[in-house]
Order: sequence, then C-alpha cells, then structure tokens
Amino acid sequence: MTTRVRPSSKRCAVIGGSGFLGRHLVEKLLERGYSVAVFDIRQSYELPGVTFYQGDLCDKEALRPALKDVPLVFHCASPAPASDDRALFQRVNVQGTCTVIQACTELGVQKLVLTSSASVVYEGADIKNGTEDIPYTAKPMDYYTETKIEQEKLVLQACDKEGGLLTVAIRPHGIFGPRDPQLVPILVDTARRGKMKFIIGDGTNLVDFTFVENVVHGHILAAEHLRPESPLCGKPYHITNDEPIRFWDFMSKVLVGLGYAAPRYHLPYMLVYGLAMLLWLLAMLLRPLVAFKPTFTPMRVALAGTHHYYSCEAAKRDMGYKPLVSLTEGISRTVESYPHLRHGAP
Ligand SMILES: NC(=O)C1=CN([C@@H]2O[C@H](COP(=O)(O)OP(=O)(O)OC[C@H]3O[C@@H](n4cnc5c(N)ncnc54)[C@H](OP(=O)(O)O)[C@@H]3O)[C@@H](O)[C@H]2O)C=CC1
Ligand SMILES: CC(C)CCC[C@@H](C)[C@H]1CC[C@H]2C3=C(CC[C@]12C)[C@@]1(C)CCC(=O)C[C@@H]1CC3
Repeated sequence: MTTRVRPSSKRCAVIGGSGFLGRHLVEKLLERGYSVAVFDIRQSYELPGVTFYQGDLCDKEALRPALKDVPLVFHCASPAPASDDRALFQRVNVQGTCTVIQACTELGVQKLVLTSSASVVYEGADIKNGTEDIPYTAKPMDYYTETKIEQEKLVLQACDKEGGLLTVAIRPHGIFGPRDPQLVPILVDTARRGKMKFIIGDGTNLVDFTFVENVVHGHILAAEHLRPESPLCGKPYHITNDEPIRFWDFMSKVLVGLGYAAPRYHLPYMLVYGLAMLLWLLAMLLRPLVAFKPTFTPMRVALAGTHHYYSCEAAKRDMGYKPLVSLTEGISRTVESYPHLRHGAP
C-alpha cells in the first residue's frame, strides 16, 4: 500500500517567485512561517526556507517537483506587459496557465491563487470606482490584457468546490514599491531623456497605485480565506491602496522625491493619443526593416490620461482586507529604495 504524504498547511509554491511581486510575496510568506517552493524561469536570489526550481511553467514535467506535496500554489508569473510578442503571451499566460491548472489537479493541490490584473476590464475609457461585475473588455488594448483575460477565465472556471481544486483571482492595479523593474525605471528613463515636461490632458484623472506589500497582503488573505464554503471560490477580487490619486500627482511625487522636475505643461489628450496611434502604426509598418519601441504607446497614453480606479469593497467584505501601508508611506519607501535612480546619480 502506498501512503500519500499529507501536505503541510504551512507549505506553498510561488510560480513567478523571482519576479517583483513574487519575491515580496515569498518574503512575507517566510515571515509568516511558510516554507516556500519557488518556480521561475530564472533564479534571482537565495533565501533560507526557499527551495528553488528553475523552469518554464509551460513544461508540466518541470513544474511537477515544485508543486508536489504542496497544498497552496500562487501563480504570479507573466511575460512583462511592455513586450509586444503575442505568441509569447499566448503560450505563457494561456497555454502555460492550462498546464499549471492540470499539474495542480493531478498533484492534489488544494488552492490556487492567481495574480490577475484590474486591467482585464480596461479599454481606454474612464473607470471610476469599478467593481468586479464590470464585464471583461471585448476590446483589449494590448496582447498582455487579452491573455490576462483568458488566463483569469481559465483559473476561475477550474474552481471545484466538491473536493477538487479551489481557485481565486487577485486583480491588483499599478503595483509599485522597492525593486519594481517597470514603473519607476520607465518614469526616470523618460525624465532623463527630457520627455517628462508635459501633462497629458487636464491632469485631474484619478488612478489606483498599489504598494506592493498591500498586494501581497491581499494574496495571503485570499489564500487563507479560500475554503469550499467561502464566497471567494471562483471569484476575482480587486486589491488596491483604496486611495485613488491623480496620475500626474503620483508621477510628480516620485519624480520630485528623486530630484527631478515635475511635469508642468499641458497637452490635449486627444492630440497625444492620435500621435501615439500614428507612431504605433508606423512601428508596425516598419517592423520588417527597423525595430523601434515607442515610449508613447496608445495604451500608455490612455493610462496616463483617463480615470481608472477600482473598488476593493468585496475584498474588505469577504476577506477582511485593509491596506497596511498608506500611499504616502509607500511612495517615500519606494523613493528611498532607488538611490541609483536619483537625479545626478552616476
Ligand atoms: N506590476 C504591476 O503593476 C502589475 C502586475 N500584475 C500581475 O502581477 C504578476 C507579477 O507581476 P510582476 O511581479 O510585476 O512581474 P515580473 O516580471 O517582475 O515577475 C514575473 C516573473 O515570472 C517569470 N516568468 C515569466 N515567464 C515565465 C515562464 N514561462 N515560466 C516561469 N516563469 C516565468 C518572470 O521571469 P522573466 O523576468 O525572466 O520574464 C518573472 O520572474 C503578473 O502576473 C502580472 O500580470 C497585475 C497588475 C499590475
Ligand atoms: C496601470 C497603472 C496604474 C500603472 C502604470 C504602469 C505603467 C504603464 C506606467 C509606469 C510609468 C508610466 C509612464 C507613462 C505611461 C504609463 C507608465 C508607463 C508615460 C509614458 C505617459 C506619457 C508621458 O508623458 C510619459 C510617461 C512616463 C511614465
């Protein structure tokens, strides 16, 4: 007779655990007494309590050892949104997520927590205090969003309350914090190239930026509240700082904190959006001859010039979520963590 090892409830796996959010999640899980298996395409650190498995999540055989005897899996791997490689997004976010679900089911994993994105409902128009019942956009603005929608559907549909895999999706928005490879570095790069002088639109559009530790807190609460009888089963939840801020005020606070000037001059939104569309078309047409990536993509201009903030009332109600770090504290901790990006730094 073979005896199956009963997975310890303080064991878990983090797929994408080498990334920005993944590593913060791993650190918090360790602090809370979990032992963690990290599965990622690259290894970016070593920590006591972490077993590292390197591989592609599309490869089930590579995934299996990381998920074996683990009751709880977090899936926060994705190609970076800045890539415009449709085939890569499709392979990793859609086919790869099918592979993750299959592996979890075959290995008897009890809970799967997906990092989705609030952008699954965003199509370039204003969203004010959006709730989780807004339908997925039928017009995703990029391949990243298109495949995050498919990925979320797959995970939520896989939820089986009758003794099978339980699933939930966390939809963060605008994650920022120490070690973020995107938001602050893109902003500083744009400032260093002298392109952060302009405010797109009237500058009053409100947006959610969410400190990474609050996103981590939402993930752990979701995992710990996910049970067959709980309302979380098969549902998506927004996790934000619950403090929408003007997009341009947030950018200015980070820039000024790092010693750069805040943008001052206004440009009409529709003009910049139109130019971004033209540039994008040009990049498409010239692609066989020259590869260039415009800073001002239509998606980025829309993100910079429209309202997009979301309600996190459902997470408060169903899992007792409350942001732990305020926006002001989050911004100052973030700014302090980037001495090398300060104005004048070598
Ligand atoms: N950052 C944000 O503002 C937001 C992020 N999200 C979601 O949060 C999650 C985490 O994002 P974030 O931490 O910013 O992203 P990161 O790129 O920092 O982390 C993702 C990690 O997954 C790895 N990875 C990519 N492809 C594979 C693969 N095929 N197999 C195994 N590992 C792979 C990446 O490796 P490599 O770097 O080598 O590609 C990276 O280590 C993502 O699902 C993202 O969609 C949602 C909303 C907002
Ligand atoms: C979803 C958002 C809350 C988080 C956005 C993350 C990134 C998409 C943004 C981080 C830095 C931003 C930025 C711009 C657009 C959006 C970001 C890339 C601009 C390109 C917008 C136009 C400008 O004037 C320059 C901006 C640089 C920074």
